[in-house]
Amino acid sequence: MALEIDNIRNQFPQLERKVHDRPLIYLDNAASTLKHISVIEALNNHYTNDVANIHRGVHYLSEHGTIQYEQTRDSIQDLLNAESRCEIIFTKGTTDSLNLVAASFVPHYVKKDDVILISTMEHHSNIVPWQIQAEKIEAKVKEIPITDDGDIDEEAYIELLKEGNVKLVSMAHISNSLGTINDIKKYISLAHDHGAYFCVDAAQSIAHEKVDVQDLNCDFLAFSSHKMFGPTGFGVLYGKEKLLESMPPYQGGGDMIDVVTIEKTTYNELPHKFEAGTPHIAGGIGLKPAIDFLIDTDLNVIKRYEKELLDYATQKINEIEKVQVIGTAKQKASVLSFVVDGAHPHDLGTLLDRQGVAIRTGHHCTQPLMKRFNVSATARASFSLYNTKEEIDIFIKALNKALNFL
Ligand SMILES: Cc1ncc(COP(=O)(O)O)c(CN[C@@H](CS)C(=O)O)c1O
Repeated sequence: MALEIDNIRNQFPQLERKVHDRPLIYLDNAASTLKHISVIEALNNHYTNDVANIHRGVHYLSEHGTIQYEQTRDSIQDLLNAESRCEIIFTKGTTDSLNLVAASFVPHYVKKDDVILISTMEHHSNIVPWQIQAEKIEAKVKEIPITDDGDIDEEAYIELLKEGNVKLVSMAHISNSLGTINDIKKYISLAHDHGAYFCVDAAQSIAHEKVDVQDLNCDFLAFSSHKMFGPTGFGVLYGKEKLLESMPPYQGGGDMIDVVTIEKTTYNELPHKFEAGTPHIAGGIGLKPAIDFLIDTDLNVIKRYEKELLDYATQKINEIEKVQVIGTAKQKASVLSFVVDGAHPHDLGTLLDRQGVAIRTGHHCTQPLMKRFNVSATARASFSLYNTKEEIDIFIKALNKALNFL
C-alpha cells in the first residue's frame, strides 16, 4: 500500500497557505505537526455544540462529552496495544507525563545513592525532571554516552547497568535532534535484566512508527498530541497498571479523589487518580480523529514513506559543500540536523523562512547533545507524511540561495 500524497495533503488545510507570498514548505514537524481537518472539525463542533464539564454532570451534554473524551482513551489503548485502558493517563503533553513519573515514581522507588540513567541525546524534559527529584533524595542522574554517529554507546550502557543501583532508565525512542531510532526493546530488556525500570520518551516516534507497549515491555511511555496531528496542551502517559497502582497521586484536586475529609482523603481508581481537575476536554476529544487518521493511514506505510523522504533529503543536502549532517546513525527517522561552516543556523533559518521554508534552528532543548557535538545549535528539517520530494527540492534550492547570500 502506498500513500496517496495528494489526498493526504488535502486533509491538512494549512498546506494551502502562503508565507511571505511563497507557498508554505513546512519542515518543522518534530516541533509540532500540522492539524488534520478532522481534528479541526472536532474542536469546532465541540466548542459550538457540546461544551460542558465531564465526568461528574448528570445532564446530556456532560454525559455526551464524557463518552467522547473516554473514547479517546480506548483509541489510545488500541494504538499502543495496552493491556488495560486504566494504563492510559491523560496529561498536558510529554513534558507533563515525564514530570508525573519523576514526581510520583522516584520518591517511591528510588533512594539515596540509587541511579537514574538518561542518555546524552535526551530532550530537557527527559533530563530536568529526574534532576529535580534526584536532588531531593540524593540519588544520582548518570549519562549514557552516545557515539559520533549519534547512537547509544551500548557497551557503556551495559557497564553502567552492571555498576548496580540503577532503578530507572529514561530514553527517547527517537532523538528530536539527531533522528536516531534507538533499539529500545533491547535496552528495556537489558534494564529489566539489571533490576531497573524503563521509561520511553515517545514524543518523536508515536506519529512515525508503530509503538506496541506490550511488545516493548516498557514500564512507562510518554507522548504529546500536538506531534501526532492533534491539539496542543494534551498528551499521554502509559504506565503498567501494577506500577501506577503502587504510585501516589501526582496532583491533588477534583476527580482524583474518592472520599475527602479534613483529616484525610482516599483516592479515585486508575486512571483518574492521576487526572486532577477539569482536563483539556477539547484536546482529548480532538485527539481521537488524529488517532483514527494514523491507524487508517497505516504507520508501517508512513515509516517507509518518511524514510524515502529522509534518504532523498540527506542525499541532496550532502551535495552542498560545507554542510555537515549531525546525526548519522544507521537507523534514523525523519529528522535532518545540519550545520554549515561560516553560516549560523539562525541566519539560515531566517533566510529560508523568507523563501517560505519553515525549519527549526537552535539547540532543540538538547543542550548536552549540542555540547557533545561541539556546536551551539543546528538547523533542523523534520518531515511528515504530507511532505514531498518536490518540497525537499524547494528546500535545497532555498538553502543554496541562502548560502550564496551569507
Ligand atoms: C524527544 C522529545 N521529548 C519531549 C519533548 C517535549 O514535548 P512537549 O510537547 O513540549 O511536552 C519534545 C519536544 N521537542 C520539540 C520542542 S523543543 C522539538 O522541536 O524538538 C521532544 O522532541
